[in-house]
Amino acid sequence: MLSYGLRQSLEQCNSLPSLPTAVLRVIELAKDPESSIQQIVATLGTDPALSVRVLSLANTVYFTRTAPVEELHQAVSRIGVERTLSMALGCSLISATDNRRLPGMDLERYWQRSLICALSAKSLAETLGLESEGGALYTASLLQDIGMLALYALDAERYRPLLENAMDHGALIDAERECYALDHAEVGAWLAARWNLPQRTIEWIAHSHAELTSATSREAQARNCLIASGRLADAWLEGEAALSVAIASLESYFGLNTPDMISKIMSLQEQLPSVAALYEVSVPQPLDANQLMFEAKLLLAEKNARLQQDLWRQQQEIEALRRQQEALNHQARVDPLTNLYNRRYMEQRLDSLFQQARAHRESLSLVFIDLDRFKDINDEFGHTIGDEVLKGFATILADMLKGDNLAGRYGGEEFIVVLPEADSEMACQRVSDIRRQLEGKVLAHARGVPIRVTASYGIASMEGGEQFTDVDELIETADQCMYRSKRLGSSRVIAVTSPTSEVGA
Ligand SMILES: Nc1nc2c(ncn2[C@@H]2O[C@H](COP(=O)(O)OP(=O)(O)OP(=O)(O)O)[C@@H](O)[C@H]2O)c(=O)[nH]1
Repeated sequence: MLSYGLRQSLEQCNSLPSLPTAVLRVIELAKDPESSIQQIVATLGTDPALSVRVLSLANTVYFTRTAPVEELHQAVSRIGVERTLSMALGCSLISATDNRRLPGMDLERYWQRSLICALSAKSLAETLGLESEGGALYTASLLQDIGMLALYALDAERYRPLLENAMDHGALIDAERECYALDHAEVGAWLAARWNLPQRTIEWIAHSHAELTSATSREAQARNCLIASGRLADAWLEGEAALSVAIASLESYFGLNTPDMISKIMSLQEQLPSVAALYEVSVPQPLDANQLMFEAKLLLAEKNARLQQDLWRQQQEIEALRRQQEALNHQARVDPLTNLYNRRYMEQRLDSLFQQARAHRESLSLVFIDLDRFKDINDEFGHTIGDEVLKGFATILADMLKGDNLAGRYGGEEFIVVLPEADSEMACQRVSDIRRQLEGKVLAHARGVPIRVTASYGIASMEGGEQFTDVDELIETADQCMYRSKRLGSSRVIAVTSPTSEVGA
């Protein structure tokens, strides 16, 4: 929104770009559905220079399908009211700035940019099937930067350094916003409104610096044509490398691939000299199609390389996450001191193995093991030696139990072993192996004393998937067996095959 102060200053400024009375009248007539071509022709006829230009436009290769026209009436009929109006507006503004030197402002480049914008916006509109908006878009794009001329006229002293220091159009817009809290699109829209241009043209000019949108309404797409035209024109005047970047950023909005975009730009370049001649604007440095294609390919190769790199980085990240997850899973399952499974995991596994054994009528044995008089070792030699002993016993269990057998630390100096498919006899055999190993092994040395321990064992075996109704009953039974064996003295084993029956000690 223009501030009150700025609006006042603009209204009072007498050096703003202005239009001849004939053109202002043509604007009026073009907006009025009741007006006739005769009225427009009569109005144009009052401005001989303009009449000549309109005739010339009608006789360019783009409009000459039959014989050249000699009458203004024929010319306007041939090129249409919209085109006549944009011609009148463009030529009047260009000739108004013709003899003026605006230090800091490259007017030649300014008008080249405007013409490229106009041609590009119309061509992009045709690509999107917006032919009926093409003429109006041409006009709005041609005039989209008139706000720059107005700001210059209003405030040359402050505006000139902004122009001189801005590296590109985007930087100029930023500088304008910083300096005036608005940019030249808003000032341009104000000027267009003052000239009484159609509301749509005013709005398009106001939105010329907006972001491109992926919305698909006709209006959103028309605005995209105008916004994109400015970006294309800037890049066009910069050269092939910049243009290839702009093309890549615009393609998806217009459903065009790079070669299509390039051929569109090349065909615009062919039209440019005759249009520029009509407006008496010099032609910019021509673009080289091969160079443009080369730059586009280079950009694509860089993009692919970047994508490859991103992909590789993502794969690394996924791998790191996987390893992290694995480490967390390990931590969640394993007792850190002994590296055996922890109680929670053992109970989970036991539960599922128990259900499985019952369902398939298979055997399953559970062994509870408690080291004997372990507290004495802690008290005598300290916790570190106690830890050594726990680790030593864990190693024996881990070494002896392979395959489906599972060993875990149940808590403190208590361990459990799950033996799938093992009946009582097999479990007793396994336990007797463990007991022999344990008793024959020095688990730690303290102050030159070799430390050995014994353990008490309780075995509960479910044979043929029966006897125990649930896993808690099996655990409870094995635990009780272990306590009973401990009460009998050290290094004892008690095994049962049901919650009550005792088979051996
Ligand atoms: N070093 C060490 N000691 C532990 C750890 N966890 C528990 N303990 C100790 O283990 C000892 C267990 O003592 P008790 O429950 O009396 O068992 P005990 O001395 O083996 O006696 P019985 O089981 O009756 O043979 C306590 O001193 C606990 O502090 C551990 O991770 N490291």
